[in-house]
Amino acid sequence: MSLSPGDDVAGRLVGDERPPPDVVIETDADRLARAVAQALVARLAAAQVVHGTASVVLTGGGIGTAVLEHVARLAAEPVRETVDWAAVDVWWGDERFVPADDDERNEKVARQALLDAVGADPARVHPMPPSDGDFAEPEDAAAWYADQLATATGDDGQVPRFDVLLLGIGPEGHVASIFPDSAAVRDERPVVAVRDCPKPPPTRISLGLAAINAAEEVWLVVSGEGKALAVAEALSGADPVDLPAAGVRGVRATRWLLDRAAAGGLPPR
Ligand SMILES: O=C(O)[C@H](O)[C@@H](O)[C@H](O)[C@H](O)COP(=O)(O)O
Repeated sequence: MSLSPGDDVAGRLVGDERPPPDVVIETDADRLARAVAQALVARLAAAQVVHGTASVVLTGGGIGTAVLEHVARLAAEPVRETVDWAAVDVWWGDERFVPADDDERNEKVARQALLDAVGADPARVHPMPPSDGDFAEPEDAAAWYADQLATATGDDGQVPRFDVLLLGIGPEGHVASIFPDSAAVRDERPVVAVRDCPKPPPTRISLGLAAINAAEEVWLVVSGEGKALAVAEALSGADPVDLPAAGVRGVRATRWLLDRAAAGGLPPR
């Protein structure tokens, strides 16, 4: 049997022929968030049919939170494609290293927007540590989270199956807490500590690009004209060191999910 790049052998793609990014454009931010929520529910439900469980990696930020709020609304509609949220593993792409009850915590925002409403299994919700928890230093917290990921993998991998990994991007092209020309963008470890982050709060924990790119599907959800240049540069082959969003590529899919304003720098379709 001859194999060619992109063939699926025992669940792993031969070579590193990953599908190119695809782009979906919605008219405005609210339609985008709703469309992403509907797609996310469908994708997680499908993963549960195949695997019995599903896994999602959440992001912080405005549009990422708006997606979660729409997912919660969908979950409240009785006749919908349902996700068994007690069988969904929830991870984070990044987190602010602040006290657990700080409003800046992505975990706190996600619990308020979605997780508390859908009955997620606490044993399957995996927050990154806060600054007032077991670890005084973000480097120790990052190492612990990497161990959590490795333990959940069940084989010799570094991260478990991520069915969908959600990302926002910044105007300069950051994803998670990985900023241009930073130590994090060059760090090959699965989880890194970030100090002096240009986006406050300054101290964070983040998946590294290697862990992000281990996801089955990576969805970059982007709204607003302030991101249009970063989107255009990322999709036209920028150097990931200069623009980390350009270095994002899921194993089976990379989806750029944009509103018209964020797509404003792309060539006409
Ligand atoms: O913790 C964070 O701040 C986020 O993970 C960050 O990566 C965010 O997704 C982008 O900065 C986009 O944020 P907005 O959608 O609010 O612009």
